[in-house]
Amino acid sequence: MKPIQVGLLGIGTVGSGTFNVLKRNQEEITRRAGRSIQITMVADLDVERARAAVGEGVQVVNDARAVIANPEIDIVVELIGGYGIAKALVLEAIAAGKHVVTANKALLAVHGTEIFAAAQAKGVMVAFEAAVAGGIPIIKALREGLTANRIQWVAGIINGTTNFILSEMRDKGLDFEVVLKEAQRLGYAEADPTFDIEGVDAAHKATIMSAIAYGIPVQFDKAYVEGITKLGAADIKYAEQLGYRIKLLGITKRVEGGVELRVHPTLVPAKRLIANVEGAMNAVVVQGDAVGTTLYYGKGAGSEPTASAVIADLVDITRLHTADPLNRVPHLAFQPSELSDLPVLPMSEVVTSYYLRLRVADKAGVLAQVTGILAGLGISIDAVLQREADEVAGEGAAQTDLIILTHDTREGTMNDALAQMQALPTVLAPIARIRKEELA
Ligand SMILES: NC(=O)c1ccc[n+]([C@@H]2O[C@H](COP(=O)([O-])OP(=O)(O)OC[C@H]3O[C@@H](n4cnc5c(N)ncnc54)[C@H](O)[C@@H]3O)[C@@H](O)[C@H]2O)c1
Ligand SMILES: N[C@@H](CCO)C(=O)O
Ligand code: NA
Repeated sequence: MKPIQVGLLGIGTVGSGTFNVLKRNQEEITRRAGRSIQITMVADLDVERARAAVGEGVQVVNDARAVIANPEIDIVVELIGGYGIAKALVLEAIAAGKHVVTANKALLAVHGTEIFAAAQAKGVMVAFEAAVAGGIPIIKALREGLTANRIQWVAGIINGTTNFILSEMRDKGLDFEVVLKEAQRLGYAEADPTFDIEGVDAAHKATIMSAIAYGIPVQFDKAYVEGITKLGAADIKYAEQLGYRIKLLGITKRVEGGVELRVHPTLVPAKRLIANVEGAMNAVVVQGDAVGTTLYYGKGAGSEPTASAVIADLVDITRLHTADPLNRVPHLAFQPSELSDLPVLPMSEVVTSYYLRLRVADKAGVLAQVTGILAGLGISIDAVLQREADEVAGEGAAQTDLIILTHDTREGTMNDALAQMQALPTVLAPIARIRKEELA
């Protein structure tokens, strides 16, 4: 089947991430989508930079309208930002019968009603997973995964820049301005960073979530918006002493007689998971009447995390174009004809690190015997802890516990080592082995 052709409007932070990830993961994405997705045309005011970003084989222009006018383009991805030219371009793309993918929360929070109506009338999709909490699939969760629920409230850290600023100020005692500059350098901040620090960006996102949670139009003009610029360092400290953290939260709640929609610095009990979301990470808590509390966590900004959401939308739209309606949402995520024979490995081939506890005779040379076995099998030791004999309750001074943490080792090799160590006369009880994962 002919590839789905995509035109990018704007190839800055998110646009270049989208181009790179789509290229790098082309094969797997095609197996999921049922059709190859190719960026064949890019518009950016900075043509030289755009050309350098995409290399040969992609048409680069400085006029976004040339992309929209190209009859070969199936999907237009708007990654320019703002309510100005982006609005006109999105409406023109819709009018031209193109599906649209956008990361532009400002545009949707303010002009979403007009844009969605135009798309509905024209029979095209406007997809915007990247607009809220970047790479976290929160739009999908709210719109598809939680459809059984009466959503009661949604609260989230949905601006990476401000969370980064608050974390760095608290942890490193850095200056507000210094941290903001760093967030800009890392590509987290909006073109106008006052949108971040004054809470406007978070309010755009909260507005979109409130619409999806409660089935109401997007109404940014009704949102209460307060940023972090008036937050005192002393308050962060006092909050901490009282067992709280201060986070900039976007909150939307269903209450008697209406919906609350607000962004402001908020004290959150320090023991809550969301209170421990640091740096540019985002997290959204959704409370539904059936499911209870659910939490979604991940990177809410940055080039490739945001691209991850843009491309998920491209896949969704592409799947609509597959011949078989059943395969629009393939049972196993990949198209049935695209399942691979990648083997599930036997446990002996699995590689992890290990915690070992050996009850040993407390005498000279035991540690050397044990580490000698590990070294002989090429197992590298990360840490060793030998407990004082009198710490081993009730066993007297004749025995002690030897705790060993290893680096990554093949399970089969570890089994050999365990057998050899267990056979030592100085090892007095079955060895405890617990696998260890760093998970980051
Ligand atoms: N950066 C992030 O982490 C992030 C995360 C989520 C959503 N977003 C949103 O994604 C969008 C893009 O953000 P970004 O960070 O990639 O911005 P960016 O400033 O890095 O990129 C925007 C690009 O658009 C180009 N451009 C400007 N006007 C144009 C025009 N008229 N025609 C063609 N090109 C034009 C610019 O030259 C630039 O290359 C914004 O809506 C932003 O809010 C960004
Ligand atoms: N400026 C935004 C980008 C992601 O939408 C942030 O800092 O979270
Ligand atoms: Na998202």
